[in-house]
Amino acid sequence: MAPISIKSVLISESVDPRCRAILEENGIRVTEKQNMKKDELIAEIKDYDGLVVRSATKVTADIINAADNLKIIGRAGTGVDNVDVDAATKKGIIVMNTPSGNTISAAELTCALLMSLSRNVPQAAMSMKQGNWDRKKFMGAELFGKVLGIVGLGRIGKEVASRMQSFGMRTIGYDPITPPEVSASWGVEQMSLEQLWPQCDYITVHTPLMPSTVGLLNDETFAKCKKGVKVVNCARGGIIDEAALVRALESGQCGGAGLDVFVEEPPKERSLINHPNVISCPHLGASTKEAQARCGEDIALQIVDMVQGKKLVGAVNAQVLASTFSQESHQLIKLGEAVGAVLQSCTTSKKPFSRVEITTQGNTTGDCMKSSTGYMTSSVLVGLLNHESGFCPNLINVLSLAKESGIKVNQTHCVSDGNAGDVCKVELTANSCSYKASGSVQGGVPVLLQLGDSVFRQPVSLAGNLLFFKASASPQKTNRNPSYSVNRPALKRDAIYEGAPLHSIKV
Ligand SMILES: NC(=O)C1=CN([C@@H]2O[C@H](COP(=O)(O)OP(=O)(O)OC[C@H]3O[C@@H](n4cnc5c(N)ncnc54)[C@H](O)[C@@H]3O)[C@@H](O)[C@H]2O)C=CC1
Ligand SMILES: O=C(O)C(=O)COP(=O)(O)O
Repeated sequence: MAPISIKSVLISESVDPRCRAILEENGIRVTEKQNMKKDELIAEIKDYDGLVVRSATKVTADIINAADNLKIIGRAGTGVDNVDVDAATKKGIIVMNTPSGNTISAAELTCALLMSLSRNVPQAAMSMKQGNWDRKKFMGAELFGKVLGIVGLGRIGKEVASRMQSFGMRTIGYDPITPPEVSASWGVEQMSLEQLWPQCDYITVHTPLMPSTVGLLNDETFAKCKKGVKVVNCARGGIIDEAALVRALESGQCGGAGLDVFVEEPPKERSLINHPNVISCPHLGASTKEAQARCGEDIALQIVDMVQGKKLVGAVNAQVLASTFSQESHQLIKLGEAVGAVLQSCTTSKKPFSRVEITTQGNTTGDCMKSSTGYMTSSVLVGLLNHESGFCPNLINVLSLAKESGIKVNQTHCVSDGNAGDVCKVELTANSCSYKASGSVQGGVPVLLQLGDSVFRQPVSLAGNLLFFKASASPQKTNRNPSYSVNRPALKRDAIYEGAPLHSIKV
């Protein structure tokens, strides 16, 4: 992949100063503007190649669509639910986070809330400030021997488990991805949610916010829990349904809640926060010097590494780019785009093609072509869709653009026979006609090996201006289908072909 050029970055929230310093040391102009209203951000964002946020900036589709130059949205933290990742992907913008920078801090706050819930520390502290000395009211219960249910056994869930085990808690959990034997190795027995709810004295949630996790704890699931269960949400507002939580607190089904996050932040609706059995924080999970230093530094270094073409870390919507940082991959991407452009120029139909098959072929000794199949597919599509009006395809958005246009994409890899070497073959269907081409990289240069039925004796270098001829074979070559000839406008065209130039392209 050609390095992505980022010359200017807007930081729209309070991010550790190391972030700015690192970006500036690497020649990136940085502007910091906090508390911008949506309209201000829409007006401002046009001028920047990059945007760095935490959780308060809602990077909605309107903002993304107004961001004509934006190439990256960097999240100095974990959750990207404040970014419309689909809209960013469609626009070809990378979304990147720093997934482990604040893990320990979020886990520690979760533990602090669990401990506070068991011993009423915040309520007792408040009572002391009011001049009271109430030892009876704040009778607590030990954590030792109690059951903690952890829903979401990723980075934070794991850290919470090990810390609470040291208090003598039994840790059980559920996660659809983390294998039970993995969580068992750090002391968490996995089970279904149906089995988990009735066993827990405490439940803590550590999942991302997504449709499948909205309202994980709701009226129905609270009813399945032990009476008086205490719950903690240090992940995202809405994973525990707020209205259901108020009802469970009122009925005593829930004995207390520790909340760091809310559906609306700051919350206008205060009934939950004001409930005597609720302790809450204003989204402080990542608010430690250490976590902020890590996240600020990580996001800046990740952006710089990407700009310098070294590596791509933390991208949540552009996995295809991760393996495009070698010289070899740059050439293969150029090849894919060029083969796509050549084929696109051969289709006469105004309507985009309906189906494309990309086959990478490599010899058995190296699996370079095999690992390139993903980005080769995307780069061929970029070449094919580049000239379609309304499309600005790149490796990030091209698969979703193709899908939206109803183009069926098939990618396969096969082992080449004999000395065929590394080849990329493309076949597309447009208006029921089939068009095919194949190419490879020879001596560092992308070349065309075949176009239609014409196999070139001399591979055609895919660089600069190419002139295409579609012509009947010369009289000496009998009964051949019309085939293609390619030549450079500056050169005398291939003598074996007759006919007017079909078109020219620049690759
Ligand atoms: N309060 C705060 O300031 C902070 C909050 N967070 C939030 O904490 C959450 C977790 O962060 P990490 O542990 O770093 O993420 P992670 O990606 O390491 O772990 C999330 C886990 O949730 C699991 N999961 C997904 N759907 C699930 C479902 N339906 N039921 C059970 N598990 C499910 C995933 O398989 C994954 O293992 C995120 O929402 C993040 O935004 C993170 C940092 C600070
Ligand atoms: O990283 C996360 O997911 C968090 O929730 C932390 O948010 P913040 O960076 O403190 O606004």
